Amino acid sequence: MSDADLTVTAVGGAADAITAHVPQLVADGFAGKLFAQDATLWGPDAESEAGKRLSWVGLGSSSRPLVAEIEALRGKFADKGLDHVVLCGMGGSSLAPEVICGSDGVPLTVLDSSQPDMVRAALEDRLEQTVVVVSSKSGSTVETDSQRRVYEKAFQDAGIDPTERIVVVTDPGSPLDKEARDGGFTVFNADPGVGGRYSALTAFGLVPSGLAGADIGRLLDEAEAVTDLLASDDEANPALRLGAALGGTQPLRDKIVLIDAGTKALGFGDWAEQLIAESTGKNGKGLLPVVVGDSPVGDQLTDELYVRLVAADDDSQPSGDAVVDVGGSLGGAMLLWEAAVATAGRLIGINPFDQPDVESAKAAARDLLGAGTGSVAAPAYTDGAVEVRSAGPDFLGDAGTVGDALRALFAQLPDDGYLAVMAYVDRIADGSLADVRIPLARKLSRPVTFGFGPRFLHSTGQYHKGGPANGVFLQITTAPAQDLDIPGREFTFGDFIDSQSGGDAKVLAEHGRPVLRLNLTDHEAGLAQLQHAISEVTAS
Ligand SMILES: O=P(O)(O)OC[C@H]1O[C@](O)(CO)[C@@H](O)[C@@H]1O
Repeated sequence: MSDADLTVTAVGGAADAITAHVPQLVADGFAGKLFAQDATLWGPDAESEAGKRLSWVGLGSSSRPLVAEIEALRGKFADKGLDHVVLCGMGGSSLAPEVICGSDGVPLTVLDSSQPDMVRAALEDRLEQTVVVVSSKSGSTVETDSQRRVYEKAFQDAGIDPTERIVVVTDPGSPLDKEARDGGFTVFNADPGVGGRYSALTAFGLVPSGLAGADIGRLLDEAEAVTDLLASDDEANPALRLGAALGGTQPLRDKIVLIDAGTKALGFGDWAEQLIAESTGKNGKGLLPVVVGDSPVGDQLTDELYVRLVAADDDSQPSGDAVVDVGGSLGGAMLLWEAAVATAGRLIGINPFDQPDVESAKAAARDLLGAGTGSVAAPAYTDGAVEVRSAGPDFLGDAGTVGDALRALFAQLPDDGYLAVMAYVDRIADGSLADVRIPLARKLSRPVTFGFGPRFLHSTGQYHKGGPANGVFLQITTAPAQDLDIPGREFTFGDFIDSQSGGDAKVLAEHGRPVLRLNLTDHEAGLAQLQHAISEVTAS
């Protein structure tokens, strides 16, 4: 497939949506205006934010000068034998490099967590050969700041000058920009006219990927090759077609987007999940992305970047009534999806460039941190190695076991609802926990999403609180094997992740949503007990 060969094929309701909406989008000159960075396309309320967030349309060419700079730095590191690249960053600052490196088969360690065991495992892995990229657009994300602090200290303790090993990517003028420059670190400034989840082709996507060895020049070639096509006011424009399918398939509320994570582009599902969920999930509207991985959908894959828009019944048995296949190069597909989500935003009637409900969970986490660890309420009861708590409507009734609690939560699931499993565990060591998604979806005959905390807070977290109020929420938290101090802070990583899960539960409860909080007091025993309870509940 050549670089410009983007394909969007659709059947069923998705094809109907394309027929219904694309002619009007063409008549409105939407694509041309989008690529001319017209901030008025999403209405007056969105105009100010959109005015600062549209430079991504031209990155295929405007990011070009970065390539040589990044490759020269990679060469410098290679001469010193530094061949292990760690990326510290959250959401839009880490999901794109993960897919760029994943699809190029290039190793990159992505540290997008505050879970103490996961942070410690990264720190203990090949420090002598390690280069750390600290990426934060705002320069104030607490996870990323904490990761930077702990790496800086680890290098110092090992007698290594941190300024020789830490590279910073941030917006010009951010608090991190100033501090890093004052401290003598290498800094790449990203294009400030691009929001986090649209930043794949800025320094946020390119610096860590290029340092790790991915072919970032080719990625930009791929994006540049499709730019004119995506900017064309033509009914064949794949961005208008995909955007119409996403934002116009009716009835929208009953639709979910299944994204396959088993394509050649490893990690693509998680990247697209953030783009869709954080962009569309607001004002009680939006599309629920479900990354299905190795499901029956995945069995049909070639190397296409695949999405299926389905009626939201049992997501493990998709009905196929509205299917969209999207094919093309990774760089081309990234630009295509960004333009398509911006198009869908116009059809749904939301601002695709803000994330108003992410901040509420951050603020609640800050309050809990300020209140100290003693602010966690006593459990409703303890069953073996699992403490059981609830938030929101009182739904536990006379439950006395983990299985009872799960059944009580599932009884809260509305007919049109979904279950979100949110696991604040080490997503590398406990990655297989995500396998609970499929039996739960089969049992409940409703969509089930699975996210590792705090990573999902920067992705589906926006949809959970800002999208349709029909989710029920299962939080899994754990006692770490060993907590970890954050240099210069009064709280530990353990305190921080507890405040993040507690803050999110509080805000979900304030939205009237039921939250079951299961805390594993002994990690291994609690995990085994939880998995056993889930198999029992889903089997019966
Ligand atoms: O790059 P930053 O500013 O650290 O933000 C990381 C992520 O946090 C959010 O701003 C909010 O969750 C995302 O949109 C963003 O990708």
